[in-house]
Amino acid sequence: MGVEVAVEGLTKSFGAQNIWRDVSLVLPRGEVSALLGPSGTGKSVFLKTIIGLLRPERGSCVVGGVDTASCSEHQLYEVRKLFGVLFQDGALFGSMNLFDNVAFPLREHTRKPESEVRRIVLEKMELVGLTGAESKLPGEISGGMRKRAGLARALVLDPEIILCDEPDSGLDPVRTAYLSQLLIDLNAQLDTTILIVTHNINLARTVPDNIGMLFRRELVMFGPRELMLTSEEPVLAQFLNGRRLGPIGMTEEKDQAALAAEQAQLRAVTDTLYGIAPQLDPSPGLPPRLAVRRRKDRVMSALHQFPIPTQRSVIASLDAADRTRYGIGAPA
Ligand SMILES: Nc1ncnc2c1ncn2[C@@H]1O[C@H](COP(=O)(O)OP(=O)(O)OP(=O)(O)O)[C@@H](O)[C@H]1O
Repeated sequence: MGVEVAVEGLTKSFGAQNIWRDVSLVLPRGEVSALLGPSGTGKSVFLKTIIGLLRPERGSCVVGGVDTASCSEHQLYEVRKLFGVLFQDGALFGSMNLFDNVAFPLREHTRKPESEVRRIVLEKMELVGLTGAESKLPGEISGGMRKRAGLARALVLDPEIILCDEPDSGLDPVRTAYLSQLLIDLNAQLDTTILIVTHNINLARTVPDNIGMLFRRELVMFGPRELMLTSEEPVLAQFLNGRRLGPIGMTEEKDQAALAAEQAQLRAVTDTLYGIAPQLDPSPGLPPRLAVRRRKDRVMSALHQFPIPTQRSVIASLDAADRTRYGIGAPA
């Protein structure tokens, strides 16, 4: 059963450089969330702040009753055991084979006998589809396999929360699709809270239950996928649709004149991606994701607060059983 992460008013700077300010969001337990944002907006800094590797100037991040923004080093050591982290490059030790890489946290943090270490490592490697590759060195395998090995290592201490920093970086579209499916399958099997940092539009549209967006030192929005995928918020709409038109520029921020000219053009653009894309289901044979029902109940109880087009899209996406459950009549 995953654990909730409650972030409130978080602000982080390095010297005079403010990275982001006043970030508040809740990663609901057992749900998959994604944090999007252009390069350099501080997504990796955000992950590191959640686990207390970096300390913010203001705000709190409560995980299992502990505030990782202000707790003691000892408390931090304990609360970090709740986390499994997949770093951007997999962060594997080049001189160790995959078995030893995956076993590393178990040998470092537990006193399990080697037979138990072996059992757990083989189980996690099977979970990520790496059975048979135990003796390979990181330099001998593909980028996709390295990511999966990093994921297996993130799983060995049975984390309640998995943080994935750009799990798709350097992967081709097919491997990214496999990885997206793997994250959904892991969530179905483990009911773990997952936060994914990504630039990948496809992954963002089909994997997470909740989506957040960092831009210009602020969290633009964070909410359930139905709300975010139908949002007219310009930054979010530009990013999720991969458009050049919008506030996000090639370098940093566009000037106002360029922005106004593009907004005029934008009205003429037909947006084929707009709307609630179907979310990935677990692979056949796996249990359903427990988070789906919990989240749908939450979305339906907050439905009246959403913009009308979002409400319509949500209702249109309900099946007959959902309509009965939430007391909504058959479609006209
Ligand atoms: N330890 C540090 N000391 C000083 N500045 C840092 C440190 N870590 C990150 N930064 C700065 O914080 C900013 C945000 O970096 P971060 O890596 O979090 O961005 P990002 O959104 O993850 O980018 P990308 O998508 O390209 O990986 C950058 O300007 C970076 O130089």
